[in-house]
Amino acid sequence: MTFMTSTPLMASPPPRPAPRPPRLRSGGLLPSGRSGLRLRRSSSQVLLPLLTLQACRRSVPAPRRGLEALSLDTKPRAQAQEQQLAAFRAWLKEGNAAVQSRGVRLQRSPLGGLGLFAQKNFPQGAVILEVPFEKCLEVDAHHFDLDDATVLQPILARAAEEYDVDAFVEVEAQKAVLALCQRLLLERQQGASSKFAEYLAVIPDPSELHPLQLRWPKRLSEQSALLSRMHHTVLERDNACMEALQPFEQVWKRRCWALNAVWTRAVHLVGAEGEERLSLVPLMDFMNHWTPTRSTSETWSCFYEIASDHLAVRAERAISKGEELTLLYGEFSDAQLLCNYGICPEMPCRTRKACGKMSCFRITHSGS
Ligand SMILES: C[S@@+](CC[C@H](N)C(=O)[O-])C[C@H]1O[C@@H](n2cnc3c(N)ncnc32)[C@H](O)[C@@H]1O
Repeated sequence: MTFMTSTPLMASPPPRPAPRPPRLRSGGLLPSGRSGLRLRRSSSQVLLPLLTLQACRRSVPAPRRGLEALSLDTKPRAQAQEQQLAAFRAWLKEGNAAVQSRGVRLQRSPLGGLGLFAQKNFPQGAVILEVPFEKCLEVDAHHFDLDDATVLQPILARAAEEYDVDAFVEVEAQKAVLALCQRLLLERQQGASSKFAEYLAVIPDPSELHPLQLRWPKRLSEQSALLSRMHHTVLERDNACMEALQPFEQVWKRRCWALNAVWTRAVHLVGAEGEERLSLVPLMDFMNHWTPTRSTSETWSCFYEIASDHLAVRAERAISKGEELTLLYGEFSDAQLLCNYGICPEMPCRTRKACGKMSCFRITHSGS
């Protein structure tokens, strides 16, 4: 997640409103790599058991009714098919661990892909979503057993030397990313019999601008030596991850899908006792990053917090009907947003395609 404009977008974050409600502590937002991991402790002591390869290989039950049509082979590039979205909505409500959502709608976002929108007004502090951990795809973020901790270490160390950012430095976080990718790939390999099939079917491929997806226009990488190095490091990091994932999935495109999903959608959660997990939280992971613009002083609209058995999304401020629900993924520079999330905040042509025009990529070095 890295990219930028000529002024640091998050240099002076808007004042945070609202005292938070007492029961839960707030979380920042967190998709993607280590830099997004801004989880807060909560009262939760519940950690899912460490997921191992064996544990993930459940016996394969018969496909559930209505799932035959789901295709996990080809992911929709920009937006899930309507049929898949309908199945996903039904899945969210299924079983004892149903997702509680009050007045939100998943629809196409002007920011790109899908986003969550308010269907009614929400007062500040209102609970908007509650996603039970049972509905989440998670791994323990601390103690999982991956033999090769050495693969990423040199890359991370070099990145730490070159950039004053923490996005690449935590090997433990990287290990958890790979563990969650494995989990995702194993679920996907189960096809329609996976408990998460409807969810997997709506997780998109990397966006047009994501480094995994795109050969950057030469002029873009040449524009800034720092950006170029950052891009290079992200590619190196991701290539190492892709290699580490090869034993679990031979198809490059699927590994790429899983890696992008985890980097850009997973949240790192820290419980009350310091226990950590990396989690893909369905529905919440459709919330887009709030990107400051020069035309509005509006802040992001939501934050999340951990309860004992679910993750809750609350209104950071009053939200109007029709507004897109947004999170602050982190106080990232444009360069970080671009390299890590494929988000280019300043893109006047709004095509979301890498046209390569300098006006579309006013990248700067400043972080925030
Ligand atoms: C957690 S997902 C959000 C949901 C996503 N839009 C979708 O359709 O699945 C994060 C990804 O959404 C896109 N995204 C999030 N915030 C964005 C923004 N402010 N502008 C453009 N794209 C954004 C980027 O592709 C990013 O990697």
